[in-house]
Amino acid sequence: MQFTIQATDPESKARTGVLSTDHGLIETPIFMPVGTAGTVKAVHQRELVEDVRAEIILGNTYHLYLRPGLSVLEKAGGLHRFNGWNRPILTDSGGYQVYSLSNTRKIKEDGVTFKSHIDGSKHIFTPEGVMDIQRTIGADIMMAFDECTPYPCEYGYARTSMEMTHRWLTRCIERFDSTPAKYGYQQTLFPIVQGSTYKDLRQQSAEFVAEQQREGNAIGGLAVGEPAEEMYKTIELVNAILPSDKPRYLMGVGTPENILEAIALGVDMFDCVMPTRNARHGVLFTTQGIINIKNERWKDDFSPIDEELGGYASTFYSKAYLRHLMRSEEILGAQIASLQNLTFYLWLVKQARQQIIGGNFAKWKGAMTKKLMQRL
Ligand SMILES: O=c1[nH]cnc2cc3nc(NCc4cccs4)[nH]c3cc12
Repeated sequence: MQFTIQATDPESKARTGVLSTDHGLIETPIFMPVGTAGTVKAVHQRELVEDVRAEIILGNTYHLYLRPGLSVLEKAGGLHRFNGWNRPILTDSGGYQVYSLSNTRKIKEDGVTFKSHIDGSKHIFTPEGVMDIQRTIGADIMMAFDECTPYPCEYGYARTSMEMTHRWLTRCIERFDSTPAKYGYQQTLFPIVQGSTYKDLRQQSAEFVAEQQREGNAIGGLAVGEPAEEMYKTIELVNAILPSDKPRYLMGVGTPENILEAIALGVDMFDCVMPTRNARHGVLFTTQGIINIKNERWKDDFSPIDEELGGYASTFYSKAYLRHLMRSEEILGAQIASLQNLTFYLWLVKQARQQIIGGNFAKWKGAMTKKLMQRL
C-alpha cells in the first residue's frame, strides 16, 4: 500500500495525500462512513458512491464475526463480494466493540472472552484470532487487536493496559506476516497507539508503534469521554513521534470541529458513528450549522435541507418534509438524514483538502468551525 503526500499547509501540520490500495485510491484527509454490520445503516451502495462520494468504508470485526459469520463471508469471497462495495474497506479489530457492547467481557493475557450481545453465546478474541477473522472479511486495512483504555483511569491501569496492547500487537504482526490474503488482493495491518492521556505513556506507545514500521498508524484510546483539549494535546504529542510519511488514523473521531482540529494536527483518516447515529435521531450537520429537524421551528420551512451542500437528498427534499418523516418515524426519514450527514462529512474533508492545497487551511478552519458548529 502506497501513501504519497501532495500538499502541506504552511501554518499547521495539515497535509493532503493519496493512499493507494488494491481496491482503489483514497484522497486524504478522508472520512470513513461506519458500516458496522457490512452496511452503512440506511444508505444504498449507489448513494455512497454517487451522493456521499465515500472512498472507503469501515466494517466492524465483532459484528461481522457474530453475524453473518465467517462461513458466509468466506463462501461469498469476502465482504467486498458480499455487500457489493468494490472500493477500500477498513475493519476495526473488535476490541473496542467488545469493550463497548458486551458487558460480560474478561480481559486476559491470551485475549478477551465475551458473550455475544445477540444470543449470549461465549466467544474469545485473541490477537491471532482477529487477524484470521480480518483475513476472512478481506478488509484492505486491518486493525491490530488492542485494548481501548477506558477514560478516566489510574496511571497504573493505563500503563498495564498499554503494555498488554503492545504484547498483543507483536502477536498480531507475527500472525499477519505469516498468513496470506485469501482473495487475491493485498491487505495491510495498522497498529494502534494507546496510553490514555498520560504524556509519558503516549510517548512510549507512539515510539513502540513507530518502531514496527507498518504502512499506516492509528491513534486509539481517544473519543472516549476525555475533554477535547486533552484529545488535541495527545494527538499533537503522538503525531510528533509517528512517521510523517505514513497515514495517521484517529479512531472514532468525531464532530466537524474535532476533525478540522485533528487535520491541523496532522491526522489523515477519520471514522465516527456520529453522522449516521445523529441522523437517526434527527440531528443534521449542514453547511449552515447544526439542525435538530424535529424542532417545531422547521414545521413549515419548505426550503431544501441544505441547498449549499448540493447532495441529492439535501436539495430534493425540504426541511418541513424531513421533519414530518422523522416525527412519523418513517424509514425514509432515516435514509434522507443519513445521506445528508454523510454527504456533509465527506464535503467537509474535501473542503479541508482544497484549503490545504490552496495554502490557507489554518485561516479557513477557524471561521468554518464557528459556522458549522452553530445550532440553528
Ligand atoms: O482505541 C481504540 N481502538 C480500537 N477502536 C476504537 C474505536 C473508537 N471509537 C471511539 N469513539 C467513538 C465514539 C463513540 C461515541 C461517539 S464517537 N474511540 C475509539 C477508540 C478505539
